Amino acid sequence: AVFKPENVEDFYEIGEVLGSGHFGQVRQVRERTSGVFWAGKFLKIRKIACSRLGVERSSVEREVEILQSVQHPNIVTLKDVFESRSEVVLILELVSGGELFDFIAEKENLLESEAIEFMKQILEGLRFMHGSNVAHFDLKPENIMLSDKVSSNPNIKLIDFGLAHRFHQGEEYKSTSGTPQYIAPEVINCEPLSTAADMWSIGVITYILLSGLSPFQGETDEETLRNVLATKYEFDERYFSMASSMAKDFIQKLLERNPNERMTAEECLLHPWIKPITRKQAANRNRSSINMKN
Ligand SMILES: Cc1ccnnc1
Repeated sequence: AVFKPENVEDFYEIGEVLGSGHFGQVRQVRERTSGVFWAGKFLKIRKIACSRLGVERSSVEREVEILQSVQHPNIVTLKDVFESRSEVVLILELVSGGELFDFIAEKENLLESEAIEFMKQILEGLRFMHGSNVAHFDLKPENIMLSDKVSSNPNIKLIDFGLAHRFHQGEEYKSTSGTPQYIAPEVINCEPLSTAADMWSIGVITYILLSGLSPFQGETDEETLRNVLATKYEFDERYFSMASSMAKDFIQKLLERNPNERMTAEECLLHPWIKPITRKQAANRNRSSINMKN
């Protein structure tokens, strides 16, 4: 694929840095014709094969192809792609509400029903993505953003499809990248992967959302990976006393070692924690608010 060879600055004014990572940096950009703000993801293209800096052009092409094919209200949209000699610039929808976890950290107490509203949107995005045989493979709090902070019911946007993969019929895929705290056991064991690896990450994210604790985190990455492989975690009463039993059941059905045992996004949306069966269950859930001070 060839991206636009024009100079991105002929079309966009480059603004402040919004975020940066192994890939390069994301800056706010302003479209010259319309004055509309977007997010420019500036990716340094690797010149030397195994250089640690920058990204492989092939992985940028994959990220672009995937973003162009999954369009959903809870997934960041891609508007344009420019490339120069050493850089590719993705022009993405600007998601300016910050990361989900910063938003929650700022609030005093968070009702379980609010946590559910966020989780529902994340699951809707995942259900769509997985339905198109695309797995994200890097789901973590930094990659779950809010469209804006001010509205009472902000929209969730999944971002950063740099490690995402589209599965083709009968094809095996293995990868060892991801973030230790959130990666599934099968990723660590270099076993064939599936969209179920994303559902493990959702289990970890839900655990953190309700308690503020990271279930497998150890002193070092090695210890974290050992804890993940042992699938060793518990619901410490000091942090989970307020969480409903449905919430714990939801997490348990995601932190399943066997990927085939794990709930899919579809099944999560039908789980009683997310979709209350009775009004009593809904009442019971709201009574338990979660202390996010810890
Ligand atoms: C960090 C970021 C990424 C994509 N869109 N807006 C902001």
